Amino acid sequence: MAATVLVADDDRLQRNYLSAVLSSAGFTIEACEGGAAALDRLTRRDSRIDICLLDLNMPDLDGFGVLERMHAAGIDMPVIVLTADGSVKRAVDAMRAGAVDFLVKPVGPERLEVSIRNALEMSNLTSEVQRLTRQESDRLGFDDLIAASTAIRESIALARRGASTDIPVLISGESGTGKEVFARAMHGAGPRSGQPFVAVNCGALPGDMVESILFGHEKGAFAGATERRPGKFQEASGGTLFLDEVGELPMPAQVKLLRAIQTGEIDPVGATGSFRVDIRLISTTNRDLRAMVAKGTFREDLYYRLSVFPLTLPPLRERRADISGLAEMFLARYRGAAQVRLQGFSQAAIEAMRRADWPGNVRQLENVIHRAVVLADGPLIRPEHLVGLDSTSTEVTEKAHVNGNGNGHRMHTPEIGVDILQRPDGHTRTLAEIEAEVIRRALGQYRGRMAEVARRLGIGRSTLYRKLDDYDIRKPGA
Ligand SMILES: Nc1ncnc2c1ncn2[C@@H]1O[C@H](COP(=O)(O)OP(=O)(O)OP(=O)(O)O)[C@@H](O)[C@H]1O
Repeated sequence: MAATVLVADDDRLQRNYLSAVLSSAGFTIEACEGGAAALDRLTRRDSRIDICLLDLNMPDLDGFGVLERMHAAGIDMPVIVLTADGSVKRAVDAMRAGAVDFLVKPVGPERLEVSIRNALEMSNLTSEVQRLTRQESDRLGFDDLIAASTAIRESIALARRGASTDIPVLISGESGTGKEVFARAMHGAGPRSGQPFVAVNCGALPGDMVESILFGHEKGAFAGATERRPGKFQEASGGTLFLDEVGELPMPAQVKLLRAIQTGEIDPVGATGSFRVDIRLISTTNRDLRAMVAKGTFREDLYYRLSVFPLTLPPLRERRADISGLAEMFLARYRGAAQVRLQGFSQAAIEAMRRADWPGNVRQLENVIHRAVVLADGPLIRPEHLVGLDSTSTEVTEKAHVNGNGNGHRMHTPEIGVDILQRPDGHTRTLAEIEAEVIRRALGQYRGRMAEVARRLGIGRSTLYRKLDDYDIRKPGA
């Protein structure tokens, strides 16, 4: 998706020049004649501006004034300033006021494009780091979610209302729709923000350990209980207990969970008394819990206790407007420092993603982008790098493939039919197997040119040779 640049300059010729250069570099441009108009544009609720190019000398409100007011209004966006005066003092002042770069007019097209791309890159990485940091400190909020579609915005509006209380929430939705990230955002937006968010995957609890994991145990309570252990309820005290896939809980644990919710107390295995716990409960399910209640495999009373505030997340195919934003976010997450040359997606790739059905929802999109980052061999992710989309999108892939270079020749692509992340039996490959496979492909792709292979893999040549030995990969020509 093309980034949108706001160009603010009172000089019409400059505005036209900057707009022309940036449009031909693939950006979307919005231009305005002065500082006040720029500020007005930036503070509009529907603002889609990604970066601002600001002239420092404007008669109504100068660049410093705009930067100051942006700061006061909490608008956090990369700003590059332009000035005819190249004094060091002015540059320092601009950076102090919050600009990320300083350009002296007349500025050449290349310098301009590189400056904008670097600033966007930094900003993407910074927001991804901030998002992950908030997630780590249990403060992830709704503003960290990608929400372009009406469907997801409605879910967020509902979730915000539920976030401010301790009401038990049940989030339903297909696998990978974002149930956990919603639960984290509800926790982060509520009064328990910053307190523990303790996740329990109910589908992965070993049958005989469910109770001790949830409620804890005393020393000697059973063979192997060599010391006293607090359970997840106690760990979550003061915060939120997140019961993922709650429909998978076995019946005996359902009974104990119900009791804990009803009384606000837990009985650790082997303990003589009960403990009071103060937790908020958020549960998720991708199964039809009502149908399970009807079949007698899930307790009805527990179902009503858990689902006081029900929330259903729509599948990705019903909110396609979110796809490109999510794809950009995952690109920033997985690109890393070694892939800074990877700039974005080709138009055909975006179309392929928009058409796909995404049965695995956002998680599938995340995996597809992760692989594409490994497979991409140029500045853009193209349809042929999007391994694992359904048939509708493959049609787009084929068309784009043949038309891509305009002369009908097939471009070189890695062997995309083989999923390098999975063995033929469907199990995940080990990291060593994946690394060896990536090296083999790079050797083929760069025809054994070791310096190029090492550079593309982001490692030194001696490391590459060591890995060839470790994985017993034959050097080309050896
Ligand atoms: N709206 C969103 N904005 C940003 N990231 C999202 C959004 N929705 C989902 N994600 C990301 O997609 C991935 C899958 O989401 P999540 O784990 O929350 O899904 P889930 O429904 O809990 O999956 P499962 O059913 O498999 O447990 C995660 O990396 C999550 O951060």
